[in-house]
Amino acid sequence: MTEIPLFTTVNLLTGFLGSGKTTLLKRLLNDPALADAAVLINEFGETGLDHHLVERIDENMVLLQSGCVCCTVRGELAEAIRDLLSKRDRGIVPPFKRLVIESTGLADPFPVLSTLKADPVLRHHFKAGNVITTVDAVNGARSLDTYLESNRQIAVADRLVITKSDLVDEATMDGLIERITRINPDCVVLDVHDEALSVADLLDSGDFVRGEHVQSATGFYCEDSRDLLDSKGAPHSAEFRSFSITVDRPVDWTAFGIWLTMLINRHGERVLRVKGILDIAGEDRPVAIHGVQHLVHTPVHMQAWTTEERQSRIVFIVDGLDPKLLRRSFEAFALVDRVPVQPATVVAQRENAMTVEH
Ligand SMILES: Nc1nc2c(ncn2[C@@H]2O[C@H](COP(=O)(O)OP(=O)(O)OP(=O)(O)O)[C@@H](O)[C@H]2O)c(=O)[nH]1
Repeated sequence: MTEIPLFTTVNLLTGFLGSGKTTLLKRLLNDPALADAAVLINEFGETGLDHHLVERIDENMVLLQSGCVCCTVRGELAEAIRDLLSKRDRGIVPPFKRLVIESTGLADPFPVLSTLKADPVLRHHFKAGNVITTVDAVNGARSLDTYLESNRQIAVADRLVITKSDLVDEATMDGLIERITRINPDCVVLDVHDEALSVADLLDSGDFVRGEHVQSATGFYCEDSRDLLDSKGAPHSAEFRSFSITVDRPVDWTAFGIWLTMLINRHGERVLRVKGILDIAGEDRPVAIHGVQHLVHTPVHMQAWTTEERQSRIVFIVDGLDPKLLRRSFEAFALVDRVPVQPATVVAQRENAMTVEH
């Protein structure tokens, strides 16, 4: 029988939109060291896709969606963890020894960590493990220039994982590492493509001491960075909006590809994130697509449909771009295959205004 430790370690996995959190999480969950971890994924917007993208759906996987965990769903975060705890105590979920929380790419990590510390039940059952922050080598510098959240995610990191190093040159990497270490001189910076990178590198606290940034056994707080970044009550730094489109017939791949490329070329700076699971005409398996600012990633075939309905779902997170315009262009272009445009084929469109005050 698995022995449950006195304190369950909590790891926060954070990082700006599209920086590779879910990709890293998927890799971690494939490691036997994390076979007994529970996972809580927070997504921004009504349509959650990450739990499908991880391709592990079980009782220890919880999805918190429709708001950002650092502001609108802080209470729900504590409640969801208490619920997991109670289910573990009653043997309803497998006896997890670790909890990994993947925050939205827009989350300010400070309120998330302090929520865990402030809750009397959680404080007595969980202890802080490493905060792992992903930084995208392609878009990282721009995100740091533009979004306070990105700076704060780096400030709080114990382990900083640079992703997409395969897409940039050495000088870009060096520049990014320099910026990161200026914000957080004590964090350990790792390259996700370093072959020697192990789960232990990310999860073990090791014996490094982070100046005043040391975490106590039950502490989740980093006072110095909090002061440094003037965190108190700061709202998200821009008007983020999330909305989704669901399409109930197969999507024409060529038309969609042209539409997405045109969108990203024209509005990449304001389309912070596009992600979707598509039912492509002529394909049996779902195809995952990802755009992050100006970067469109190679589409990936997923293993299989996890839902009965083979609907395409695309989630957008935009900054100052009118969702109506984007939708109109999607309907006019991406749905044009051999069939005339039928506005009714877009069966669901949800929108979430995301200017949220803490
Ligand atoms: N080339 C390359 N692509 C990567 C790497 N890491 C992630 N990606 C791609 O980047 C895209 C976004 O990755 P995700 O893991 O979904 O990013 P995320 O941070 O979870 O995204 P959000 O939850 O929406 O904020 C996907 O297409 C990934 O395949 C990397 O190291 N190299």
